[in-house]
Amino acid sequence: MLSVDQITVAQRLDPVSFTAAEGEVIGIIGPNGAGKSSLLEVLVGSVLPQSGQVLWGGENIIGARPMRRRHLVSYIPQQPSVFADITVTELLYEATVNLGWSSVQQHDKIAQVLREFDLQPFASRSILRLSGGEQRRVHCACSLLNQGALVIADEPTAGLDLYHQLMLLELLVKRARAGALVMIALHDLSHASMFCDRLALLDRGQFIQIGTPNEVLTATNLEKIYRVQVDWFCDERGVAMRPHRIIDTP
Ligand SMILES: Nc1ncnc2c1ncn2[C@@H]1O[C@H](COP(=O)(O)OP(=O)(O)OP(=O)(O)O)[C@@H](O)[C@H]1O
Repeated sequence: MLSVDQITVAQRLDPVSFTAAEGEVIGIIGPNGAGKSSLLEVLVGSVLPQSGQVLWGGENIIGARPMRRRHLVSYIPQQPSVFADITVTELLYEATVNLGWSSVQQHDKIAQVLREFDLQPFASRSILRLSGGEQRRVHCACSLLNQGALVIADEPTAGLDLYHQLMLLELLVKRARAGALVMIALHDLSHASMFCDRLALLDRGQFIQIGTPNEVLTATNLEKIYRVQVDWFCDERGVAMRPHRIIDTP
C-alpha cells in the first residue's frame, strides 16, 4: 500500500494526500504545469517535499537509501537521460548492475525486455543510431528492468507511435496485475480512461479529485480544468474522444 500524506513542494504542489494499492494503475492527469511530474519526483526521491510523508508498506520512502529505491522503484522519467555511444544490450546490462542478479538472470531478463519492447533488431546497434522513438523504448526497457514493485512513469508514451504506445501501456497494466502499483502521468485522456483503474486530477499544484475515469473525466472537470469540451465515442473496439477547445470571449 502506498500512502501519500500531505505532501507539499513550494510553489509546485499544495498538500496532496491519497492512498493506492498494489495491483492498481493510477493515472496522474492535469494540464501543463499542474504538478504531475512534481508529485512523481517526490515519489521517486528526486524532489524533497517541504512537508508530508510517503509510506510504502509502512516504510517512509522519502528518506530511503538510493539502493533501496533502486530495488523498489522502476522510474521512467519525462526527460530521457543522454546516452553514450554503446549498444542497446550493453546499456541494458548497465541497468542491471548492483541488482544482485546472476549472469543467467541478467541474460534472461534482458532477453525478455528486448522481446517486450520490440528491440531485438536493435540489440547490437549503438543507441546513438536509433530514432527518437526507438531510443525512448530502450529507455523504458532500462527503467523497467529492475521489476520494481512501485512503477512510476512520467508521460512514457511521448514520442512513441500508436502501436508502441499501446504496447507500453499494456505492459504497464500487466505489471500491475502481477502485483506492482503503477502510476502513470498521461496527457492522452482516452488512454487514461482505457488503461487506468483510477485517475488523480491535478491543477495548478492542487489535487482536485481521485476516482474512476468515469468519476473524474466529467464534462465539468474537462471544461473547468482542461478548457475543452469533449465528445466521447465508446464501442467494443475501445474509447475515443473528440475534444473542442473552449475559446474565451474577450
Ligand atoms: N525545478 C523546478 N523548480 C521550480 N519550479 C518548478 C520546477 N519544475 C517545475 N516547476 C514548476 O512547478 C509547477 C508544476 O510543474 P510540473 O513539471 O510538476 O507540472 P506537470 O503537470 O508535470 O506539467 P507538464 O504536463 O507540462 O509536464 C509548474 O508551475 C512549473 O513551472
